[in-house]
Amino acid sequence: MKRQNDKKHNPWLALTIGNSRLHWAKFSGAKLVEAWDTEHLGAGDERLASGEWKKLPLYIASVIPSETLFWQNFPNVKIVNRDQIPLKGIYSSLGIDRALAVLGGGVTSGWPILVIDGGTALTLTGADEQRQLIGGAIFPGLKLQIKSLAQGTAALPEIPLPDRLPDRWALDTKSAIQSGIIYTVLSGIANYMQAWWREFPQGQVVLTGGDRTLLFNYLETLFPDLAKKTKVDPNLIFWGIRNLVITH
Ligand SMILES: Nc1ncnc2c1ncn2[C@@H]1O[C@H](COP(=O)(O)OP(=O)(O)O)[C@@H](O)[C@H]1O
Ligand SMILES: CC(C)(COP(=O)(O)O)[C@@H](O)C(=O)NCCC(=O)O
Ligand SMILES: [K+]
Repeated sequence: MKRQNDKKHNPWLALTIGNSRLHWAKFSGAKLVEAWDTEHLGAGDERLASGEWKKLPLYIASVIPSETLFWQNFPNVKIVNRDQIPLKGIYSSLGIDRALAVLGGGVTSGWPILVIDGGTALTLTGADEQRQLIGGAIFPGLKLQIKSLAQGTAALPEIPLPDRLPDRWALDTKSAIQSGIIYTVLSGIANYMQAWWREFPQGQVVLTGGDRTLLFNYLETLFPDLAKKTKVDPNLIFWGIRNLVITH
């Protein structure tokens, strides 16, 4: 991939296409100026569709091939691929978002690094000090779990999640769904974290993705000792892209 020179403070854009929405960032050289999210479909981001932004280099990392095709038509687009990621042991179907988030977490927080991405899917992805992929796990994200219960049953409504940890023992349907999803997800995440720190006592753990704040709030209440060692960073994928784009 053609790198640009950091010192020039050249403006450029990054777009990561997730399964729920689009995530955008505007950089000036190595500096992230602004990050925002937009919905799928339509013309995408209005700022890009008109004016001088259209001419900026736009680096795209997508987990949805059909959406990549749409954005490819923009004038100065560069698609980020798995084979550009400086990590060892990447498997051929690994999500580009996971690879970039681990790279971005490692270069900003240090290695070994475990990234927990609370996105459409909830993913865990680890890499060691040699930047070798350790592996990870994929399961349905918080919203997807709620949706799947509502879609697959007659009586269960699609409910919102509370900002803070709810009671474990619920006495109404809404609270029962909240409890079931939150307590099982958090126990699962805690179990992976404990296994991670047994293997890599000096390892980093960073939470990212749209549900990062909710997950961290729940974690703080349920597993405060684990929360103390856990960072939260919404921009891991952008740090990964920056690492590919900027010459140091
Ligand atoms: N405006 C929003 N639209 C969609 N999801 C949102 C929004 N705000 C918060 N979320 C939460 O973010 C999660 C999706 O995370 P995100 O990182 O945006 O997904 P992806 O990268 O897979 O598109 C959902 O589980 C949902 O609970
Ligand atoms: C697991 C994912 C669906 C997560 O996507 P997201 O929740 O960020 O939209 C995506 O990283 C993906 O399609 N991965 C391919 C399979 C893998 O990583 O093994
Ligand atoms: K994601």
